[in-house]
Amino acid sequence: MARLLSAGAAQVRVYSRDEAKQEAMRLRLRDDRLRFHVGDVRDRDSVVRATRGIDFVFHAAALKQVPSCEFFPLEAIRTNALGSANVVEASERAGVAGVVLLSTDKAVYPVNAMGMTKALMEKVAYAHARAGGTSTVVSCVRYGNVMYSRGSVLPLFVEQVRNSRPLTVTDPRMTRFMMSLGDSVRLVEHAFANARPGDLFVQKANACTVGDLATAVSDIFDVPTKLDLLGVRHGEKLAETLVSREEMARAEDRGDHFRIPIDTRDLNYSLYVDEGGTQVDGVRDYNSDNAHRLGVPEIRSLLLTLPEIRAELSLPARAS
Ligand SMILES: O=c1ccn([C@@H]2O[C@H](COP(=O)(O)OP(=O)(O)O[C@H]3O[C@H](CO)[C@@H](O)[C@H](O)[C@H]3O)[C@@H](O)[C@H]2O)c(=O)[nH]1
Repeated sequence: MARLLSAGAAQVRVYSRDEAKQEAMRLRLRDDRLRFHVGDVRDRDSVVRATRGIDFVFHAAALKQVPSCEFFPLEAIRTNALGSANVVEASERAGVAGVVLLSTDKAVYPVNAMGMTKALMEKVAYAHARAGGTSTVVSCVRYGNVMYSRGSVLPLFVEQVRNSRPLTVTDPRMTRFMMSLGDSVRLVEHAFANARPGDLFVQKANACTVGDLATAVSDIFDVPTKLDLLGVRHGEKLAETLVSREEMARAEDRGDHFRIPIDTRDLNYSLYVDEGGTQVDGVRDYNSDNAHRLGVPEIRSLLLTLPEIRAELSLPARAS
């Protein structure tokens, strides 16, 4: 947010359900160009009002906790799928130039309701892009776990170490992509500047096992690693996939990310049968088991770059 304001945005509108968080942000940033709208993406009229006169929309509103979406899948459908459709439609109606929707690796070969509804959100975006007839460019960005994000495992491990408790590990072999908040923000900025309708941008990332992550956290706080093994939670996978085989077959490798252009085939069945789809034989998906695997020393170094960890260890902040 601070970055957008310092880049000279005339106005930044925050649309969310949580008035307390909005107030905290207002007090922290104190900038007249920041405007707050309380609302829920499920409420179409309210989204329409919030998008009027806006140039760019970044859509991150979601139910994103895997276990809660497993127990309340219909709520996930309402927010993640139908709410996203409201955002795209309202943006098109308001003549917004670009909409970027935030997706997750859990949307690829999904096994849980959170991932399934995020996959549907992506499909809604691609269907709008394919339909055309609008000047609004709709695109998606997809990435793995953002380190130290709210409610994620890293702040939990730090709190457990701080309180001399064993680290609760689901399955030490489980792998996850690890990326920084900075990388995720840069990908969104890239999408706003470069997307063509229906593009999907996927951030490349290193991966690690949860067991090594727990060891690295214990190491940097200089305590022996003590684990409390919980077992795999509802709806969890041992590894995540950022790009499916089918997408890999048409992905463009852009160095630090992949661009996956929209599949433009239409519903003309004979055309589909005659020409067939893209060959996926011999193409591998991009997942947290075959991505570069960080070892404990590398994870330790990475953790020491995180502002939250530096603050916990009373280390000086790094220049950004
Ligand atoms: O007490 C715990 C909690 C979690 N884990 C493991 O740590 C890893 C990361 O867990 P967590 O930080 O809860 O993230 P995910 O469940 O992987 O999901 C997060 O990362 C996704 C991207 O993959 C986002 O889309 C989700 O919104 C976000 O919650 C997983 O392997 C968990 O099994 C533990 O070992 N112990």
